[in-house]
Amino acid sequence: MASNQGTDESDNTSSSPKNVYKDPDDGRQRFLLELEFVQCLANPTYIHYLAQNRYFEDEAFIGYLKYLQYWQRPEFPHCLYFLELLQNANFRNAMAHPANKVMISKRFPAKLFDQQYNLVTLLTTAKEMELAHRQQFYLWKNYRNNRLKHILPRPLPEPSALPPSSTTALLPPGPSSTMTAPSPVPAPVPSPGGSALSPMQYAIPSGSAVSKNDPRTGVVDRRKRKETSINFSLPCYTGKMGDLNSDQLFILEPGLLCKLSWRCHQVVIRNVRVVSLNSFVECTIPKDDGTLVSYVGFRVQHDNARGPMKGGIRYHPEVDLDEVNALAQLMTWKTAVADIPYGGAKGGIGCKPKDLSVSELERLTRVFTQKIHDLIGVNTDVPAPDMGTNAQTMAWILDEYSKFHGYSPAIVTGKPVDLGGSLGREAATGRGVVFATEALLSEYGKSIKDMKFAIQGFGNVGYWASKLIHERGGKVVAVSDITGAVKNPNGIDINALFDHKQKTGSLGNFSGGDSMDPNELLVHECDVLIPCALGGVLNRENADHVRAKFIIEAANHPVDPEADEILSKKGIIILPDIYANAGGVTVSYFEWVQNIQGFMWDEDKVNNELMRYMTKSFHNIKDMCGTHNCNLRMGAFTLGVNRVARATLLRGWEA
Ligand SMILES: NC(=O)C1=CN([C@@H]2O[C@H](COP(=O)(O)OP(=O)(O)OC[C@H]3O[C@@H](n4cnc5c(N)ncnc54)[C@H](OP(=O)(O)O)[C@@H]3O)[C@@H](O)[C@H]2O)C=CC1
Ligand SMILES: O=C(O)CCC(=O)C(=O)O
Repeated sequence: MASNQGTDESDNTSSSPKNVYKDPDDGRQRFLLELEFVQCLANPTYIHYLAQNRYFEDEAFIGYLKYLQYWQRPEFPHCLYFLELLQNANFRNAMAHPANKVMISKRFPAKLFDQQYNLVTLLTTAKEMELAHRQQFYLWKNYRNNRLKHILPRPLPEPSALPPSSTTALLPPGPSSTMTAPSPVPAPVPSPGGSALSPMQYAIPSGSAVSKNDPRTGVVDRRKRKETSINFSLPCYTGKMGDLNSDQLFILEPGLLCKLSWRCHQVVIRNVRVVSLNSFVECTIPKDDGTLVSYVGFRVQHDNARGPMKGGIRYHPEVDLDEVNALAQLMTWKTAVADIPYGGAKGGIGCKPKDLSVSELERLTRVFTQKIHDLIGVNTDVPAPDMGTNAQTMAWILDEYSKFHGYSPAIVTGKPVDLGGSLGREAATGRGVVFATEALLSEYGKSIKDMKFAIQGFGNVGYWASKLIHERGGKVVAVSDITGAVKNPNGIDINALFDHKQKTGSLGNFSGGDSMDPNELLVHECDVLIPCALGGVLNRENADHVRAKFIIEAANHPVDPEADEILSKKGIIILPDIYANAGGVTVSYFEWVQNIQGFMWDEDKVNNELMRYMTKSFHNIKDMCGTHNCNLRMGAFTLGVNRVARATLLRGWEA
């Protein structure tokens, strides 16, 4: 570590005088690193991360924390309360308890921890919570920018940029640079106890118990990999649905950022106007039997450069902040690809809707709406349905929101037609999938009626996609949902299957086909595979066995990057989610427009406009692919990212 500073890596113990860091610019770099790290310590989630990754078991690190206390004189804002608490072993132990993650985030600021660190009994004022959330948000944003900095295309110099510091790797991931130092740079104050370590001495001692599999080393390795191979990143799933997070990255090569100046490129990479990440709320409701139960709900607002933020609300047990954040980002690119005047957002509640009664679902939705009603708005953030939610859910949100703000039909889309919903919205995502499929197949001189389809998921998207394909003469040879799967090589009668599911609640024992293992559906013999359920269903475990020639990503993130590579090598054409399932949000836009106009379109108009938008987007993506000689996913991302970048630049990005 710090080898370019003359330190000897083989003798890199925390107390060795050889490790004393010699700063080439009179402490400026050191000051910046310390400043950023200290600021990161204001983020409870980051502290929890440190605890979970066993930094607090490392004496050298504790010494480093002690040393950093010089930042507390003279007294700094509340962000340093944690630093004070971190001097206490009880607090560090409390942080290492996984259950405290959510709690500490919500009970922040830390000064309210009592002597026993009894987290449950803490109370915070609304003002403090607000301050804390803002602080967390800015730090998160900075942290995120820094992470992205590590994957920037290099070299793309800004005149004022600092040279990359090799010492950054000494610190845990997160606090690296982009903040500017005040001038003149104050010299670090010696450690209070005299025995604490200088920051540049902090390192994992050679021969320490940290194993190769330790997350600390893992993080460093991952970063290295990013530095060498990634230029711009986008989220995607790996593995099961819950794995979706913003660390799972698709790659967009810089050459695909067409006609972007360096400045514009920066704007995009700094990823843009993350509006609000901290919106997770606890929703406590009485169950029908009178017991109280709490759920965590989220609303992440990602970007509003192109207009109000837009995105669905998902009810699913695996919903968490990371997943919602990644889905919100996807919405930003999706609305841009569709060329509708929106940004991106997403929400969700970690719950199992099938285990809740209708009245429990209503109570939960109303409590969630009460908690986020100030965050959403007709011109700021407009929710819609996603997995596990439907028009009824939107009706409850509309009703609850209207109690606070007056009757506001445009606050949600995908609502019942009787409450101002658009004709055609319920079928829109599935219909859009079909229009997208038609556009793709026609490029290959084929049409739906020539093709055999396997469809995973028989909910809103899966049902409408399979029904419309069936109506167009396509053979739906396999369908699955959570209850099972059915196959018929001659084509399944989708209307009959729907009636059967309505009556029995499952796909099992359907007389119009044979039951099959639902896992087999993804590798079933067919021409076109349409995943319409979970993310991450196509991964390195099964990608090689896929037999379809085309995959239409009706679900969000059904294909993870490893699978993407394997499938592409097999010559399978993938139509990416940010285009393929954009029909839903496109008709949501029509619904919002109708609400604002106070005028209702007929269904033909909705469907014709949807077809026009989907066809136009397809040609825009194809043009992008032609210009940049890339596949459809990269073409779609390039299109979306460039549109967001242009809007961001035009609006003027905060400096
Ligand atoms: N609704 C919309 O407008 C949009 C949705 N999407 C995306 O489309 C996907 C589906 O959403 P939507 O149709 O609204 O959700 P729904 O909740 O209406 O339907 C989900 C379907 O997936 C099935 N399912 C769940 N788990 C599995 C599993 N392990 N194997 C097979 N099937 C499973 C469910 O089965 P069961 O019926 O038995 O519960 C259900 O049929 C999601 O990825 C969503 O983000 C994207 C754009 C818009
Ligand atoms: O209709 C909308 O506004 C959002 C739909 C959505 O969540 C999605 O496209 O993933």
